[in-house]
Amino acid sequence: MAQIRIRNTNERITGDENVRQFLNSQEVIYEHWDISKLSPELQNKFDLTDDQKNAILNTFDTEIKDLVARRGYRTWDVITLTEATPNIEELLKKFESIHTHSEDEIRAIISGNGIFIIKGAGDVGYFDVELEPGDLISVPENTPHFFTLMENRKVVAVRLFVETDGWVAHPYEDPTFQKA
Ligand SMILES: CSCCC(=O)/C(O)=C/O
Ligand SMILES: [Fe+2]
Ligand code: NI
Repeated sequence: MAQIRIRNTNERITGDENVRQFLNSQEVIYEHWDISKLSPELQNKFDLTDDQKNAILNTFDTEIKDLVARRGYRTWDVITLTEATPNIEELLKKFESIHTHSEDEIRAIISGNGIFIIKGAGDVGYFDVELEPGDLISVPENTPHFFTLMENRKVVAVRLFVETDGWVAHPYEDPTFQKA
């Protein structure tokens, strides 16, 4: 279940309903996938072959197609980030820089954990969405955000894009951002 930390106040929001209410107020979708649908050998597995990544997408094909029908995504992938990922430092440098996407995107956590830091509306400021397996959020179009790993430094996520080129990011300079 996701948890929220509002950086300006250090307030934490927990509990599915409270988290959903807050995220929806920020136009961020918050849903759940049932990770137990995955065959046991694919759960908590981070060194995935292409076939295993396809098996994950096949397992959640109904959920993916439902999101496609609802929100028009046109392409999707599985990303795995661990210390063993080639170019992990380069990848993290990209993901940890504030950026926007010109479209709404989906991130569903399959294994491991990750934090999306999203710029909230009005005076909310940046808030952390700490995610665990089964948590799904959207990253609203043109919303400044970045991503970082948690202490376990590993995550597997399904990503859905409208952009047929997949992950296309636009750097966003934010002088108001305080690294905390
Ligand atoms: C765990 S998803 C990898 C990060 C990503 O796709 C993104 O857009 C971060 O902002
Ligand atoms: Fe992003
Ligand atoms: Ni774009």
